[in-house]
Amino acid sequence: MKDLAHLNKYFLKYRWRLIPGVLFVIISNIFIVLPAQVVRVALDLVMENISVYHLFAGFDRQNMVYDIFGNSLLLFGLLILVLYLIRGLFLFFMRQTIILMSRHIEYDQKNEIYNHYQELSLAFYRRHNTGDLMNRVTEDVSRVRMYLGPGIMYSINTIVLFVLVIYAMLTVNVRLAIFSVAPMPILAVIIYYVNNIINFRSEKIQERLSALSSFVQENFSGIRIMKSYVRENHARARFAEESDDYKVHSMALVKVQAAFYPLMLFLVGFANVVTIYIGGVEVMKGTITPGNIAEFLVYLNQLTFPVMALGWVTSLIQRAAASQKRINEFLHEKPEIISPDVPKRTINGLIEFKNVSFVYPDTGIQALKNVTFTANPGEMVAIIGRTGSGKSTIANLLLRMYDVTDGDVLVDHESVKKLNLESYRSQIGFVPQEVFLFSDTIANNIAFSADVMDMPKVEQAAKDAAVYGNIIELEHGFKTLIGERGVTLSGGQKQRVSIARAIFKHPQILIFDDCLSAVDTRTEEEILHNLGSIMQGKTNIIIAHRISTIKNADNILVMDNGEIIEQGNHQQLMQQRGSYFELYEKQLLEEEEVSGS
Ligand SMILES: Nc1ncnc2c1ncn2[C@@H]1O[C@H](COP(=O)(O)OP(=O)(O)OP(=O)(O)O)[C@@H](O)[C@H]1O
Repeated sequence: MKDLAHLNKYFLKYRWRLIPGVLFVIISNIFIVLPAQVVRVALDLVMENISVYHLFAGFDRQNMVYDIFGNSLLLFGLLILVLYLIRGLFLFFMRQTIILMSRHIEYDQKNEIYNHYQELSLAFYRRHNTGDLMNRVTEDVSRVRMYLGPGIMYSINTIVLFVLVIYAMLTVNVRLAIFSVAPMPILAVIIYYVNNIINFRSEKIQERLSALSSFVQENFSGIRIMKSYVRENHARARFAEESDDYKVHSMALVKVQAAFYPLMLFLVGFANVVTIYIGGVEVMKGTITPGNIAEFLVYLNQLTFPVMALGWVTSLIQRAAASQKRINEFLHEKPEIISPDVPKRTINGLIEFKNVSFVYPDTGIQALKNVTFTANPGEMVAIIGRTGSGKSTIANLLLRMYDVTDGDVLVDHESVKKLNLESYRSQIGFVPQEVFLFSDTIANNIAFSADVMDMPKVEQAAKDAAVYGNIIELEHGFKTLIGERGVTLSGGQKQRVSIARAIFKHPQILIFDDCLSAVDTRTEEEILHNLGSIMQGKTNIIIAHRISTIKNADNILVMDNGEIIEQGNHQQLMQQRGSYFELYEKQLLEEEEVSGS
């Protein structure tokens, strides 16, 4: 429960909603007790007047008594109506303050979590799956909201009503009060347990539903594979199986719900019968009036919902506490990469890796061993090597997605740890290995780093990335919407849009992580040629698998198993006749085979 203490700061922030809210709850409850007392007076009056009416049997006065009696009853009726209207008004105010406060806090908390997410490093995102991250910001926050709004509102309501009603009952007749209220705790406990069963089963249904939808989603995304491997029947059978599972769980929930309401009605009815019976006995003893029985029945029926709410609220608070615990886990997670509080500055792009070793924190894989190299502004440094040899890791460390385990990464002779991270990253253009484009227009994807759209700049970036021609051929040109995975574009086109996005920034350092793999050699040459003029005086890091991509680089690092095994320009490396030379020969042979066939 202590996890919910995290929310106290919000109560403080919204105290001017909470305090009036509590007052409105109290006032609205007073208007529950008052009508019950009016009912008692009215009923007692009825009893008295009936006797008076019979007393005047056969006299003219009887009609007069009848009229007075009728009018006063009408007045009582109107009074009750007015009292309930006032109660309704305060109920409205109560919801307008407390429920509104819960919505404000929900909004604040969502932003708090999202902002914190933004600060967390890549390692954190590796440790947690996207679904988990999303659930905490949506589902868990909603559950906490239920505590902040209905949870608090109904708790206060129940407490206030109980105090008022029980006090009113006790002043009338202690014995009747005890017997009337006795079934209430049983009702609360039953509701609590049944509610837990309902929650448990609902969660199971939710799980089945998300399993079903991810199954469908995956099947539709992979529909090409599905059809080409002729697995439709198999998928159909799996879908039926998943659906059946969902149905079975849903039915289990319906069963509990079906039994729940009759049981509630039975208990409430039972409490009414007890009140009438005990009340009747007391009337015969002369300790109370028949009006008191009516008054008690009104109290009892007004208590029913709050008592039911008590059981419901208890399980609601438990769920909120569990959700807040999950949220707190993330909120207490410290960002591993923290920017020092230093002013922003423009970098020149002199990169130095000094004896850098790196072990990935989660897997314990040593990705780099003692890597040392320099990239000067105006140079193109290429990195080549087998898969898994540590090339992308160099890019990750350069972007300070992770901090080195040993050694240091320097930019302009200063450790990257000492640079203002936001300013530093904003001067790097990075094209990742796996293209990711947002579900937005092509123009917005290219201008992703800018706050204001600059169309001529977008077009120029597209030209430099050799994708302009492809874009203007599309019906909506730069306004073409692309899906999360850029469905309307080919693999090579997507890569080039991703390159344009990096070029658009006019970065001081440009990192290409194997992003020319889906582009033909002629286009590749065009892009590299364009880079020559765009990146003049700036630093290029190009990770590639094809020697043709990098043979003009000023410095080529050949990586193997996390180490730089050879280093130099194309001529130097060819003369060494080592791994690079072997790779070159192999690729040349492959090319000849392809062109010969
Ligand atoms: N985020 C990560 N967490 C843990 N281990 C990782 C992570 N990324 C890479 N590795 C591991 O680090 C090693 C180096 O990976 P890296 O991605 O740097 O290789 P690469 O040379 O870029 O490979 P490729 O050419 O296939 O992209 C590999 O063994 C890989 O399994």
